[in-house]
Amino acid sequence: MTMENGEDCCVKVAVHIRPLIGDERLQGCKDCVTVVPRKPQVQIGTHSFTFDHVYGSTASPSSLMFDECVAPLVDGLFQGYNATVLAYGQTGSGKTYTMGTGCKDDSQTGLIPQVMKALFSKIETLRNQAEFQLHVSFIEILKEEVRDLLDSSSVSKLDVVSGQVGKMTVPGKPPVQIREASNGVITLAGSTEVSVSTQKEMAACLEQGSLNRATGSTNMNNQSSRSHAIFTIMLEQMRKLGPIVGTEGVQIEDVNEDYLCAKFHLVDLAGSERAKRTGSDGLRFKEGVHINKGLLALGNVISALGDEKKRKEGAHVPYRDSKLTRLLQDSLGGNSRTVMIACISPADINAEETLNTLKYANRARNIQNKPIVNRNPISEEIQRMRQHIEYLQAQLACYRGEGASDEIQALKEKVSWLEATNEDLCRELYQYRSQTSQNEHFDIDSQKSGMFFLKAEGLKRSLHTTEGFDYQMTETLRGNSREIDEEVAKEWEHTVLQDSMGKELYELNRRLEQKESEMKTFGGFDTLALKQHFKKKLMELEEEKRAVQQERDRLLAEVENLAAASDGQVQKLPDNQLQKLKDLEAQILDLKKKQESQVQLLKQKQRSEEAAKKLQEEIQYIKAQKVVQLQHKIKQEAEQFRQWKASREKELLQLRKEGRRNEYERHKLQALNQRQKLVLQRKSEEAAMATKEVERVARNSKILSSYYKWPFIRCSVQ
Ligand SMILES: Nc1ncnc2c1ncn2[C@@H]1O[C@H](COP(=O)(O)OP(=O)(O)OP(=O)(O)O)[C@@H](O)[C@H]1O
Repeated sequence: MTMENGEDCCVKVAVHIRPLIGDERLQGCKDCVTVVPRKPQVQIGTHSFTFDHVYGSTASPSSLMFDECVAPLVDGLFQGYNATVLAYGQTGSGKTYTMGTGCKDDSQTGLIPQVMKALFSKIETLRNQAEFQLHVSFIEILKEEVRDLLDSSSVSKLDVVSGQVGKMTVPGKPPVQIREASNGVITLAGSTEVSVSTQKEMAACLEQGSLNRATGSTNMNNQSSRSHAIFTIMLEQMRKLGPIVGTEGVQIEDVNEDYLCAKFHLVDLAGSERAKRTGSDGLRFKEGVHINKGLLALGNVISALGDEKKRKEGAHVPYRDSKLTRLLQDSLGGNSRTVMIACISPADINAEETLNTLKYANRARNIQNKPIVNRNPISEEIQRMRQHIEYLQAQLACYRGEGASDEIQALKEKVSWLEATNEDLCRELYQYRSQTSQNEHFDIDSQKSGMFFLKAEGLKRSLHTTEGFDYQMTETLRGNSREIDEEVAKEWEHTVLQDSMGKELYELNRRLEQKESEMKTFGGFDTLALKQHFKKKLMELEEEKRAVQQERDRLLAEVENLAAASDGQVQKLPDNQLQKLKDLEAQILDLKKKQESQVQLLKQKQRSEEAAKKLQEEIQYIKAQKVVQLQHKIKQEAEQFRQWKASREKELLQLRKEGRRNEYERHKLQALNQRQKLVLQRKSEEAAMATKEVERVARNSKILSSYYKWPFIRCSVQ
């Protein structure tokens, strides 16, 4: 079973306030719960709570509870959504009464019997559209044990002293197990699922289970439910869908069934109780402990799910803490639309428990469920495909429909406008291309010229930088610079020439096109056919003229014969004959004129042909002579320039090479010069030193010679 995503929806909570019952009245209890008029708001003491609905007491009548809270869930079942109704409250607060799980006659007013009624009436109305299958199961959780209430063999009544009634499991029958399927769906293994086809059969199951349910008398309720009871209705439906019909009216799908299945849990919880108040002991006390444990676990699950902060943090939800919470896993925070009915007693004696119930229920309002449609995977795929086909069909209809005709018309107009624009542009492009191809050589050569010019400029600059090395080099460069100036002039000349020739070529092409279009006007007529037509016409006229002339000749001959036969008869020639003669003369004249005009036309045609021929020749001449010649000239000029440019480039390269060699030589000479200078300096220094030495020696020898001359003086001095 696969599911499709549904929307998040909160658990809905309704409060059902029962009236004060016999015992409470006897005890003189007062009403401690107030309902805010026309609002789903309950006040108890200083506390105020708002719920989705409030029934009973001074609030809405309880009879509305089914229509407002449960009927939408029944409808949802038919759409494949799971549902849960949960009755919660302290013991004796009216849960069993509300749900209708008791086996008394008045329980027929409870929610479960109403669900059954609504279910079967809906099935009846949908019988033609789908096939339905219903199953029910009824279990109770008693002292943390799941018991099958529809299997009478598994439960047997156990009479207990003091009139209390209980049940025990028959040994040998395995207990019902709670299982979680791989897709997270909670199922009960080993529970009886009874197939029912009528409301009566279903009601019998409810009654049988209710009788089997563990009940006992306590101080607070003489028929207190000692277990949590879950009555489950499983609805399976095989919907018959209309065949999918294609746009051409052809049926395109045979498989037209949709399989949906949904569960409806109707839960009557055991009431929370205080041992002191219920006065339970022994077995009842143990039951009470388990009941409270289960309800505590349920409270914890509700707290975890109802606390937004915890939910956002992804806090653990303790579903596994009890069998009850495990079984209600889908109903609380899972795949189900859930309604909780908080049953409360208005008696002031129960005020504390009532307050607790309201707090508990208030928390449950924050639980968010994610109900989803439960569908068979094949059905789901088919459903998806159906939706897709429907969507495509709608789109197709939209394109074909009148609604879109304006849009289509506008689009058609736009397309034709675009096509016309495209044609114009193509024509323009063709013209430009033909011009460009003629000017291509010119452009390329211009570009080349530009490049050469830049190259020459660069070389010129690099050669200028070498200026100042030595005179000889400078002179060479001056010479080169002059040559480069000449080169630039030559390039300029070439550019101007190419430009003028390009213009001339363009002009010629333009004229050519003009002539060709003129030719087209001549060529528009089918000259041969026209000529033949005229010839034929002329021949016809000739034929007619000949016939008329013959007729005239015949008449004239007749006249002559008559004249010859009897003299003076000519005057007496009948008027009609004379008239006929005159008509024939006029006809001949007319034909002659027509013939002449035809001849004129033929001549004119001949002239036109000659003019066209001349034009054609002119075009041929322009094409053959001028255009081709000019193109050839442009090519030739470009080639000459290229060759000249190449030779100049070669020369420049040679010059650059020479320049480099000269520079190298200059550097070599400079280095030699430097070395020689150094040697000279060293030699000069050596010579100076030698001179000084000679002088010093000479001075010493002078002093010595005077010393030997005056020895006395020298001794007295010592
Ligand atoms: N709306 C009501 N109108 C009249 N009487 C009611 C109403 N609700 C409950 N009662 C009566 O109150 C008594 C207790 O009701 P009920 O057994 O449904 O309580 P409970 O919540 O199921 O109790 P427990 O948890 O002990 O099973 C019953 O006698 C029932 O007839």
